[in-house]
Formats: sequence, C-alpha cells, structure tokens
Amino acid sequence: MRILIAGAGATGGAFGTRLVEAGRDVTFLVRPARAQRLRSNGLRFIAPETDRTNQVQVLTAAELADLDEDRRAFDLVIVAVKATALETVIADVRPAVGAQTLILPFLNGMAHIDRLEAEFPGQVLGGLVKIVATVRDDSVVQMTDMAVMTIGHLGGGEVSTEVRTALDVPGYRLQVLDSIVDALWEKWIFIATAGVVTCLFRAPVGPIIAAGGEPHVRTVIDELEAVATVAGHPVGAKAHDQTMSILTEPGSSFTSSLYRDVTAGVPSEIEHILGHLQVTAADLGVATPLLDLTLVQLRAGEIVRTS
Ligand SMILES: NC(=O)C1=CN([C@@H]2O[C@H](COP(=O)(O)OP(=O)(O)OC[C@H]3O[C@@H](n4cnc5c(N)ncnc54)[C@H](OP(=O)(O)O)[C@@H]3O)[C@@H](O)[C@H]2O)C=CC1
Ligand SMILES: CC(C)(CO)C(=O)C(=O)O
Repeated sequence: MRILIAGAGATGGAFGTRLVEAGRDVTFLVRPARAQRLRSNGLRFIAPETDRTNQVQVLTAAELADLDEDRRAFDLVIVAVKATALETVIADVRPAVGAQTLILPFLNGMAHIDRLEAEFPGQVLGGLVKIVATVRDDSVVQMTDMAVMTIGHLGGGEVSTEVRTALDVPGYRLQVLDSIVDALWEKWIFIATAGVVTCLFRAPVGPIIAAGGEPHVRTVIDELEAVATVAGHPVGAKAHDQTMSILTEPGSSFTSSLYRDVTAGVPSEIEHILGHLQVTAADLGVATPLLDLTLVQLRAGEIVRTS
C-alpha cells in the first residue's frame, strides 16, 4: 500500500516515522524548503524513549504533479496539516487521488470532513490522533508516551483489512471504531473546551484553578457538551470525567494547542475549531455565551496580529 502523508510536522512526522520504521511505503508531501532539509538531513524524531533520524521519501506538490500517471496515484493519503493549510493541501494532493484512493485526515475539529467529502466524495475516512507533539528545530518531538491513532468509516461501514494492516505498526496504538463520528465529536468538544478555558483565561490550567477559575471551567464544559448532546453525539461519561480532571487539576501545566499557537502569535485553528462550533451551536439553537466571548477576544487578537 502506497501511503502519502501531507505534512511532516508534529502528527505527520510522528506517526509517519513509525510507519517508515515498520517498512511501510511512505512518502511525505512537503513544501520545497522542508523537502530540501529532509533530503539533506533526514527526519529526526525525538520521543521519551528515543532520538533517531530516518531517511524518508519526499515529494513537493510540483514533483507529485510531474510524476508519470502510474507513480502518481497513492492508495492512502493522510492529511496531517493544520486547518489553515487545508485548502492548499486539497489542491496539492489531487494528482495523488485516484478512484480507489482513501483520504485519512488527522485534523482536530470537524469542518474539514465535509470539505474533504465535497472534494473526494465517498473516499474520506474519519481519523483522529491522540498525541502531544510539536516541531522543534526541524525535529519532530513527541512529548509524552501517549500515541493513539483512531480511524473509522464515516458511513459506519468496515475499514478494509489492507488499511488496518498498513496502519497497525509498533510505536502507537491503532484503534478502529464503528462510531468514528461520535469519537470525532468527543475530541472536538474536548479540544474546544480546552481552547476556550485556556484562551479565555490566558493561562495553563494550574494558574486558572489557583485564581479561582474552577466554577467557570465547569460552566464551559457544560456549555460545550450541551452542543454535542443536542447534535445527537453526547460526550460519554468517561470522556466527560477525563475532561473534568484534565481541566481542573491544581498545579497542572496543561495548555491547549490553540492557546500555544495564539500566545506564540502564529496562525491557529480558531475558526476551524471554535468558529465552526459556534455556527453549529447556533444552527442547533444552543446558546454558547462563553464560547462567543472567547471568539470575540481571539478574533480581536487576530485583527491586531495580522494588521
Ligand atoms: N500536535 C499535536 O500534538 C496534535 C495535533 N493535532 C491536530 O493535527 C493537525 C495537524 O497538526 P500538527 O501536526 O500539530 O501541525 P504542525 O504545524 O506540527 O505540522 C503541520 C505541517 O504541515 C506543513 N505544511 C503546511 N502547509 C503545507 C502544505 N501546503 N503542504 C505540505 N505541508 C504543509 C508544515 O510544514 P512546513 O511549515 O515546514 O512547510 C508543518 O510542518 C491539526 O489539526 C492539529 O490540531 C491533533 C492531535 C495532537
Ligand atoms: C490535547 C491534545 C494534545 C491531545 O491529542 C491535542 O489534540 C491538541 O492539543 O491539539
């Protein structure tokens, strides 16, 4: 199975490394500057138990488009970029998508699913990854031992044995679900809740709790979980308890990736994760006052950042 991974960043680089090391036929689709560095230096992967570098196959969008037709089509295209790069990547991967190609996005949120389905109808799998990773000095750094890839058929059908076998490799846990849409909602609500809490109160969880924020954190959790309930994808008791414990733990240094991007002043997934949830809640008739407030604050910050 030929696998193309769009993005050799935190998620693409971490899961991609494990696939490469298991001998899978993996090519990374990256932008020209990164392609040059990957070709010269390889892909360095640092995780709690390891620091190693692999030589990897790399293509840029222009090189992909120039390949002969029989080399161009891939069996599986993993989309591992931030939402801000989604439109470019949709155009870039198109030459790699044949009639049988499947697309597996790793993005947080849900808006990209409809977008990808509109472009590649019937060819999109549901996917999410649980990992805490980043890119530091061009190296992919996995910060904790947690590494889980969850996939499923969006229409409730079976994921093929070929795809399961290709993705089931050492170094992370592969989970194949019948109810991937529920899982996507669960993750979306968690990421959005963590985003609202940390961005609204502008701090990691520990200082927020120390400042007396716990009742407000609970209100955010209730507010956003209510959207999932009305949408018909209620957050399960286990996920709710996990959210509660992560976001109310005294002394915790936990932050959301949204908070890290916003405070670093780099483009972030504000609209993809929070903006889309606001629109979805409004369509469902669910009031989201704290989400609305957070979005005003974040959008105002974006106006300042980009002006
Ligand atoms: N990081 C994490 O721990 C987790 C992230 N997620 C989600 O996964 C998704 C991906 O995030 P993450 O992996 O962290 O993001 P990163 O920013 O670490 O990686 C994305 C990579 O995409 C590359 N890129 C940007 N545009 C293009 C393009 N047009 N073609 C090819 N590559 C491109 C960038 O490379 P360059 O700039 O070098 O060209 C960058 O390295 C997000 O939706 C995120 O919310 C989910 C769970 C955990
Ligand atoms: C919370 C976490 C690290 C879990 O995977 C995540 O997805 C994110 O911050 O984007």
